[in-house]
Amino acid sequence: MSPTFLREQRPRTTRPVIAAGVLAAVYILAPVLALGVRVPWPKLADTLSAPATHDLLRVSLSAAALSTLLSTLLGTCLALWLQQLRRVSHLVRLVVYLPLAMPPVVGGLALTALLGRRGLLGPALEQAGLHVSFAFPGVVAAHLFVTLPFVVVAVDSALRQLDPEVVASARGIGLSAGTILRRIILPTILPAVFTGGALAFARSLGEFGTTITFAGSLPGSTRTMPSGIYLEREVSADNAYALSAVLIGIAILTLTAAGMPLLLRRRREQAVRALQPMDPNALRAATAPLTPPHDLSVTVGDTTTTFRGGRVTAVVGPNGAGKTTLMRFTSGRLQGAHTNAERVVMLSQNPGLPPTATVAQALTMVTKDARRTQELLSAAGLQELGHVSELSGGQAAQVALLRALAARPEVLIVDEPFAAMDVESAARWRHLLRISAADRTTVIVTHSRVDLTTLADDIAVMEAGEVISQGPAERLLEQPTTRFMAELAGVNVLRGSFRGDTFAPDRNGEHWAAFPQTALRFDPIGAQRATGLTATIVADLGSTTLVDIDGQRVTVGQPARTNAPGEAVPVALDASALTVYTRT
Ligand SMILES: Nc1ncnc2c1ncn2[C@@H]1O[C@H](COP(=O)(O)OP(=O)(O)OP(=O)(O)O)[C@@H](O)[C@H]1O
Repeated sequence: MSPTFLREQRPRTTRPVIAAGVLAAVYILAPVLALGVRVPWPKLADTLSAPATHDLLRVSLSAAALSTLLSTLLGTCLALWLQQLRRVSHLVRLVVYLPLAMPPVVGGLALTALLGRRGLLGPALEQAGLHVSFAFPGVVAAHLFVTLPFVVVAVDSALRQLDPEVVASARGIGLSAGTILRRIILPTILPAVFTGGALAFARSLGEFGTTITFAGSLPGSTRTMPSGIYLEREVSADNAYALSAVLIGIAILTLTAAGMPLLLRRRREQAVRALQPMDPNALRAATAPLTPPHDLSVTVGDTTTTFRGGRVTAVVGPNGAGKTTLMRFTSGRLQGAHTNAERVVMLSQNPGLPPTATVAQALTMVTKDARRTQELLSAAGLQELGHVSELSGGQAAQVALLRALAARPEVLIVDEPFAAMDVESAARWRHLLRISAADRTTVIVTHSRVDLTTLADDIAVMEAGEVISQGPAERLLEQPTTRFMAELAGVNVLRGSFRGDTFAPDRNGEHWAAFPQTALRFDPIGAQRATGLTATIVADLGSTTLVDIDGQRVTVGQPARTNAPGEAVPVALDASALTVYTRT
């Protein structure tokens, strides 16, 4: 398929909602248009060239420019700081929004109380030679006070939309706080910073109440366009309308300029990009850690779990067993655990790639070397991939795994890394992790039997937040120690109870018996009498047969022969092959 522009289907809404929305837009536009009708357009040039207008424009534009610069810088920092706060952040947000809710005149009085000549800090400022109230700095101070919330609201909401995993994974692969800020966070929130800045500038141009209360209206130094317009109303309504038109014109220009990057943004052509073959040996060499592997111990509370160095440990367990949580403790993402490892890289189920970067840029953040990035991409067969935002789920999973490996981790923790990959890609990456197992300590959270049989050296089984059983994969697959493990290993599991020494299937029994498919066989009448078991044929699976015993599905390790579904047949269960668990 050739490159194309892909368009998302827009969400549709109901007609009453659209009608109300149009009414709201008209309500904003109508007064502006009405003002346009009243403006004496032929006199506009005279008004613009008048020295008094120049003074008003100079004070307004310079105060707006200075306060916008300060509020954009300080507001962005404040929004970034808010992300670090926990519960207190709600309180700080309330404080930040206060100027929006405060009557402007009260804002002016508050500034007077703080920075006025007889205010709390005023005398100290005067002594330092800084005249704030009733001087130009007072105009900037008033504008800063009212415009800060606009920047904070815009940047804060953009930051809250940033996927936390993007930052967590960047930290996990060893990027410093400064690099994460410069290379990942700022590019992502830049449009919001522009929007916040533009809103602040526009609001600053229109600011009146706080400024006149705190800085007064001294011609040429503190008289801004809005106070000039207000005073001009008393003298000449035409002049007031003309000045208003100028002010609105500047505001429209500002907001248009802020929206330009979005309007002019080039849409990226998207195309189907094929993956190339992987060179696993080259990739192994390029991602091998610089130090030999060692055992990894993690202590949470009074429980210590150890993962063998140079081995792959598969962590398994039912949903909610605490696998991801243990991995987050181990990688240091959750506080409160002690581990002996330093270069731990954890890749969660979410790829967490920086959304504004290309695949090569995302990788170079780790390698810090464009040439090495290209080598890694070629060895992984991912060199055709373009921008992160265009990746499919499986491609993103592969790039994320490559990025995690590019950090040459001593300990690699991966949470279901192949879940989004196609069978062939998963096999390639599984092979890579297998051949590089001796280089590092690898821990993989998985629900896949293929991972257990082809990748894992060890298996750790988790239940209710704890590792309840751990050992070599081969042994645990042959002799599962829990019912969950038995089911995962593909071993038959039957619930039942004991009659004397004999296990009898029973849906309400207090035991579970696990046994290989070969331990259950279709049997002649004589043996059936001995075991007393009857199975109902459910489905012929080719070399095996799915049957129902006392309402429980199990597999017989033989073909169904001529028996039709629904037919009851005698079966024999080899008692010596049973592993019995008490019900949990
Ligand atoms: N050690 C623990 N202490 C406190 N809470 C825990 C602990 N382990 C797990 N939990 C709680 O259990 C929830 C589920 O845990 P977790 O996401 O780690 O399960 P999981 O085994 O990874 O599940 P899944 O297979 O569905 O991904 C967590 O959100 C957490 O609240």
